[in-house]
Parts: sequence; structure tokens; C-alpha cells
Amino acid sequence: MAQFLNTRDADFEARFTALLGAKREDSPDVDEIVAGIIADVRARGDDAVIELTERFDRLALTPETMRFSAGEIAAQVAKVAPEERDALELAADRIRAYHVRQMPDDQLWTDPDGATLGWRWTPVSAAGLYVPGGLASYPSSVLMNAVPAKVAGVERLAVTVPTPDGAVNPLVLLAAEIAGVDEIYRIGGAQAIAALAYGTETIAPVDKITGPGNAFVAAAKRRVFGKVGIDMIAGPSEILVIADADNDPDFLALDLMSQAEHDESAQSILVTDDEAFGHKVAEAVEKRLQTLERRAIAGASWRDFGAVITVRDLDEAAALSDRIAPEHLELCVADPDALAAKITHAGALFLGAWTPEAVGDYVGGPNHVLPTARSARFSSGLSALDFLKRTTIAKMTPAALKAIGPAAETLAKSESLEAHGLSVRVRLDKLNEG
Ligand SMILES: NC(=O)c1ccc[n+]([C@@H]2O[C@H](COP(=O)([O-])OP(=O)(O)OC[C@H]3O[C@@H](n4cnc5c(N)ncnc54)[C@H](O)[C@@H]3O)[C@@H](O)[C@H]2O)c1
Ligand SMILES: N[C@H](CO)Cc1c[nH]c[nH+]1
Ligand SMILES: [Zn+2]
Repeated sequence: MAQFLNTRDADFEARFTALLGAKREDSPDVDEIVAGIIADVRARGDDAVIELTERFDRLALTPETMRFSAGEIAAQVAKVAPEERDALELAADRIRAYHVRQMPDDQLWTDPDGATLGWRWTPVSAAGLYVPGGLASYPSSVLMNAVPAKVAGVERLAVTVPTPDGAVNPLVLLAAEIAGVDEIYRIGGAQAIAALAYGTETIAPVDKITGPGNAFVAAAKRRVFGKVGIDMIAGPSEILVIADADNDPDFLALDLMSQAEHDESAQSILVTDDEAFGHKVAEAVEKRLQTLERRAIAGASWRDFGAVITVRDLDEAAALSDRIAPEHLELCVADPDALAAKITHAGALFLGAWTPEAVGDYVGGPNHVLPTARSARFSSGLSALDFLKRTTIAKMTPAALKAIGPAAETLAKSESLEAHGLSVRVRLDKLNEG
């Protein structure tokens, strides 16, 4: 059973602070293990990746079998049922349509001094997309990573997906095909991230690595950052539901469980202005936990990290939500748009009782790779922009250099950088001669 909090209680602040600070991923040795794995892959390339895959995924590979061949992909994809193919295609179309709108415009203008300035956006050349495959398999995450990369114009897309004991999910391969992925490798964990970042004899290095994963993947992404770009560190899933009493408790119970079932470390929180309704939702959760297939995982998450918080009113709910900065925020209230206007920190908003978060996980259009662990305070979900970079542009005319060059020379002198100042001065002297 989750814990119950009420903002009217004297110990609320202490308990809420403890809830916010709860450490959901406790793995002190992970970083050390990952450092060793990365060093091994850098030193021994394919041999290290093959050995580590045998150890962690119980799969024997060779350099030739590390990558799925075109024939294997075709054979696997042929197994997918037509309704699953249709669903993936619908999802891909909707994700593409959403992300196309994120593409930013280049800018170029001439200012009053005659300087032409601007910027232009270009894609990274090669992206590596990590698709988790340890505890569960995520074809939807293939689309959420690969489609925005394609929209951004990335030339080469390489996917890594672990296949423990060789178990392949045909939908992962089909999603990759639909999204236009170029290469798929059956490797995972820190060794896959190291291979993508540094390259091996078989895998060419990429420029940017995106995608969620477990603690080993997250630690590896942190470590290779700088050698390559990364999107973010997406940790265990979270959902916050703000609901008034005019909701079906079972709907909300399932919304809470939809994220709890991802991971024992996931966190599901209900905030309501009606304490009795909060208890009804908690009862509905208990009922669902008797039968859900992933009840062991969802039950552990709800027991250890779940909470039902009663607030005085919806303004107080919005303020608490901003302190939590949840990955997903459902607003199941009479006027969700008005409440949304009061929210500043959330990865993704789901407005109204007819917008279950799971729609966003699959087919809504927005990305499901989102900031977790309160990082929505300073970061955003994966987007086409993650696969783009901006190059600035400056072009001076003689008149523009005459207008602004002397100030540059002055600043160069104050920084004692003589060549900087002289590079401007020689041009100004030349212009003054003429
Ligand atoms: N935020 C999102 O968008 C999103 C989407 C999908 C999944 N997820 C999360 O991603 C995570 C996926 O985790 P997963 O474990 O299922 O798959 P995973 O692919 O991230 O990890 C599996 C790999 O971990 C490595 N590993 C396992 N035990 C190891 C050990 N003892 N030492 C070294 N390496 C080891 C292995 O190499 C294995 O291939 C879950 O937490 C899930 O909730 C998040
Ligand atoms: N809810 C997850 C992100 O937090 C993404 C996902 C994939 N499949 C289902 N859900
Ligand atoms: Zn989900």
C-alpha cells in the first residue's frame, strides 16, 4: 500500500521532503563496473563486446553475427501480425507529424552596422539509439528515438538492443525498419554504449547516443559524454495524477499502475483535493494489483514509492506538482487547461480524463523519452532538436568592421591578447589608408 499524506498534517512537510528525496536507484558499484567495461571495449573492441554479451546476455556472438543481417530482419519482420504492423505504422506517422513541427528555422539578417549575422541548423552525421531489452522489450522506444532522428536528417542510424538468451522481438526490428534505421546490433548494456561511442572493428562510432536504459546504460552514457553527445539520463518512470473527485477511481488506478509496472523503482503519485476519493483510488489499485500480469513489479513500486496526497485545493496541487517536477503529469480535473497554465515543471502534460498517459507512450505523437528524477526542472523530452546543432554565422563589410572593430580591439587589449587586437587593427588600418 502506498503512503497517504495530507497537506493539513503537521508532519506533511517532513514527509513530503522525504518522498521527494527517496533514492529510487541504489547501485553504488555500478559506476565502477561500467568504467571497467568501457575501458575493456576501448582496448579490445569486438572481442570485449562479444565476451561481455556472453556473460550478461548469455548469447554467443561473432563479429559477423553481432549485426542483424537483412535476411534475418526480413524473416523476423514477417512474423509480425498485421494489426501490430498497422499500430506501429500509425504510431510512426503520428510521431513523425509531431516532430516535423519541432524543426527550427535558420536565421540570417543584416543589422544597422552592416553586419550580416545568423545561424543555421545541421544534423549530427551518425546517431546511436539504445533500445532497452533486459527486462522488457520496447518497440515503441525505437520509434521515439529513430523517428525524430530521421526528421532531423541524421544520415546514419545505428540501433543497439540486447537480446538476452538470443530472444528477439520482431516488433523491435519492424519498428527500426519503419523508422529507417540503417544498422541493428544485438548488444546491450554499457558495452553497447562504449561500442557506439568509441567504435569497434565492426561498429563505426557515432556522434550522439540517445535512448533510455537501466543503471548500467545510464552510467555508461554519463561516462562517454564529451566523446559523444547524449540526450539525457532517463531513469525509472514516474507519473503524477492530479484529480478531483469527479473521476472513475479505476481509470486513475490503472494510470498509476501503467508506470508502476515498468520498474520496481518507478514512482506513481496521486494528488487530490478529496481525501475520501484518494482512498477510493487506492482501493482500486489494490484490486488491480491482484490480477495485473506485472503485479509483482507494480506492487513493489506502489508499496515503496507510491503516494496519495490530499491537498486543500488545486492551486496547492499545482505548487506541489512543480516541486515534484514529474516526468508525466495527468490533469484529471474539470478545467485541465486552466490548471495546466499553473504548471511550470513537468516532462509531459496529459489533459483531461480522456487522455491516459499510455496514449503518450505509444501513439499520441509527443516523445515518451522524458526527463525523470525532477530533471524536468531544467530539461525537456527527446525531440528533433536533440539531433541538430546550430552553427552561428557572421559576415562583416568594411563599414561594419569600421563600426564595431575598435571595440573588439579595446577588449582584446584588456584581455592582453595582442594577436586578437592586431587582427582587427591591421584591417582597420588598411581601410583607413584607402
Ligand atoms: N524513460 C523511458 O522512456 C523508458 C522507456 C523504456 C524503458 N525505460 C527504462 O529502461 C530500463 C530498461 O532496463 P532493462 O534492464 O530492462 O534493459 P537494458 O537494455 O537497459 O539493460 C540490459 C543490459 O544491462 C546489462 N547488465 C545487466 N546486469 C548487469 C550487470 N550485473 N553488470 C553489468 N551489466 C549488466 C546487460 O548488458 C544487459 O544487456 C527500465 O528501467 C525501464 O523502465 C525507460
Ligand atoms: N512510459 C515510458 C517512459 O517513461 C515509456 C514506455 C515505453 N513503453 C511503454 N512505456
Ligand atoms: Zn510507459
